[in-house]
Amino acid sequence: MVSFSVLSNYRLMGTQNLVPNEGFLLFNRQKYSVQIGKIVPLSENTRALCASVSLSSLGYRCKPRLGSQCIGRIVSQVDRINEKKRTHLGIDGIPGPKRRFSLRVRPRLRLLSIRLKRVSVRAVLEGVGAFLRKNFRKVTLTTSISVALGLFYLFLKLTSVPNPKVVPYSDLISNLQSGQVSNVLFEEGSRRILYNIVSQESEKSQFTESMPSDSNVGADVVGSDSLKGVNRLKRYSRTRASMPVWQYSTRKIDHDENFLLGLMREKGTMYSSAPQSVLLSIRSILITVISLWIPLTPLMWLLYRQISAANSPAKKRRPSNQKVSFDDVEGVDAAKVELMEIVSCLQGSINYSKLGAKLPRGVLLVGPPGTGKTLLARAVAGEAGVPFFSVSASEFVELFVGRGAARIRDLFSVARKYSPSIIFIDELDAVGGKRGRSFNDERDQTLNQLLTEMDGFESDVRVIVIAATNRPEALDMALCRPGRFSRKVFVGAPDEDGRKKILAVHLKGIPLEEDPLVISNLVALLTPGFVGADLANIVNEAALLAARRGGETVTREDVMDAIGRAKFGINDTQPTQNNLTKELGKLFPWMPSLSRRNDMRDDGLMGYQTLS
Ligand SMILES: Nc1ncnc2c1ncn2[C@@H]1O[C@H](COP(=O)(O)OP(=O)(O)OP(=O)(O)O)[C@@H](O)[C@H]1O
Repeated sequence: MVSFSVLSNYRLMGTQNLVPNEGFLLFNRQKYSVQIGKIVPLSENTRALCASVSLSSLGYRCKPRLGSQCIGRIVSQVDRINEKKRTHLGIDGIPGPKRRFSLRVRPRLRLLSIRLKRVSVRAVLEGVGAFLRKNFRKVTLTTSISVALGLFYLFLKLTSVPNPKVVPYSDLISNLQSGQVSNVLFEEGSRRILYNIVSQESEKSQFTESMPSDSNVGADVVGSDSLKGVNRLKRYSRTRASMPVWQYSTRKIDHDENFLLGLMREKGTMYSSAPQSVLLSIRSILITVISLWIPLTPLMWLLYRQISAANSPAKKRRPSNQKVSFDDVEGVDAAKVELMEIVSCLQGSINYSKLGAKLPRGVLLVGPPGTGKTLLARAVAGEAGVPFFSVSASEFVELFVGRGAARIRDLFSVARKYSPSIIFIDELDAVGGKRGRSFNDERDQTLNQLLTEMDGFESDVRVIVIAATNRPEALDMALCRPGRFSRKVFVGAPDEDGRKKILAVHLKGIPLEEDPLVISNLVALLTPGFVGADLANIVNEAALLAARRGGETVTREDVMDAIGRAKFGINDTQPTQNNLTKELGKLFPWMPSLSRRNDMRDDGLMGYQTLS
């Protein structure tokens, strides 16, 4: 008997299926198979997979029991030991021979040289050029930010002076009292007091005295001892640069000025006041500005995105390439005929200009929700083969005054660019409502812009605006006048024949158990008042129910269930006696015994109590 174990990185669920010491995994009534990590129902596909990956093909001796099948990696203990030996992992903790670790540099280098040979400098340069052209704005922005930061850093470096040592105020007083302070400076506009002590001053003066004057230095350089002179000059300038102008700094204490001044006068200390140096002031202003900008930048960026035209539809909008034809829209024949005429005009098959006619600028689709208005508009675009810009009017409702109008302007300018084209505005009432009814200035401005844009088409610009609304009565009169949405097309709920046709469209891709014609006739009969969206939903629900059942085809029962769900909603709760009693309890709260007594009765009848 060969014993098997499952590798530790495989987690098994349902271990009752695992027979210990038997050597292989057994499957419960052939219902489950083991896959890596889980037990799954044995579908047809899995069966095929099991058959193809048998244990014997993995090289292990295993006798499947009762036709059970397994996949996944199952390793025999014996083979595992051999494997361990082979892979030098050792048995029972005894280390095997060490595997030589190598970077394998040579093959890598060879590969690199082969790849480098393939690379041509010209191609790389072209690639870089294309990248720069494509990302010109980004590259410019990044470069200018980097340059600005670099310049700022340089400025900080150049203007930096060695800082004086910060000492407590008491040090200044004690130094003054001991007569060590040579001179004091009060910085204007700040609380800083800078001072030097006598030893420092004397050192500096000694050093300066030891240095040749400018003219002497020149003479030295010109003379024979020039090298020496240059070195001394260098040393002098280096020492001066590192030497702080002021040796100590401290902060002024309030209300102690009189004492401080008195002490300085008494000791004969030199004191003065001076404004902060210009460079230092600029430096501190820049540091403040930058430290403020760092947290503000993300906020400003968000604001910029909201306000700027970078977020406008014109930049983002691309014509939709979704192909819908008039064959996909059924049950709205009158609307289809009207719109087909527009398609013919756009395609140029009707020469309307010959008779002095103009292309209608706007078509308003009016009708209840879900009757296929959007679908019709898409079909117009699909049939005409022109770019289709679909927007929802609510996209124009903006927080900032003027933004909605800007979006309308952008949309129309892009549509003109792609002319002949179609703009579809869904739920037009969101922006096309009557003006002056509220104080919403932004909405009025947006509508005004829409009116202007629709007026502004020249006759040779073939852009048609199709709009849809469920509430035509809410629209502003100016929108519906001839020249704008002059053509109104009513898209109503389909009749029985229409419903059959719509169902036929949606049942096309569904595997039905019965003849689709029979099903569509049945559903159409049972769904008076249903619109296209409802019928599409019924078909989808039926398919989902069939999938839930695990069926291969959609049956009549699935369709009937789906109709029930569409008509009455999903409701599992049956009116049981308990529920009824609870409801009665709610209705008659003054009868507390009612529910208890009713609960106790087991004849299935409701027991009512009278007040008497
Ligand atoms: N006449 C129809 N023929 C075929 N399918 C339809 C029809 N009407 C509606 N449908 C289906 O219903 C879905 C929704 O329809 P659509 O969005 O066109 O309705 P709508 O009238 O624009 O609704 P709303 O007014 O709420 O925007 C469509 O994608 C389509 O699947």
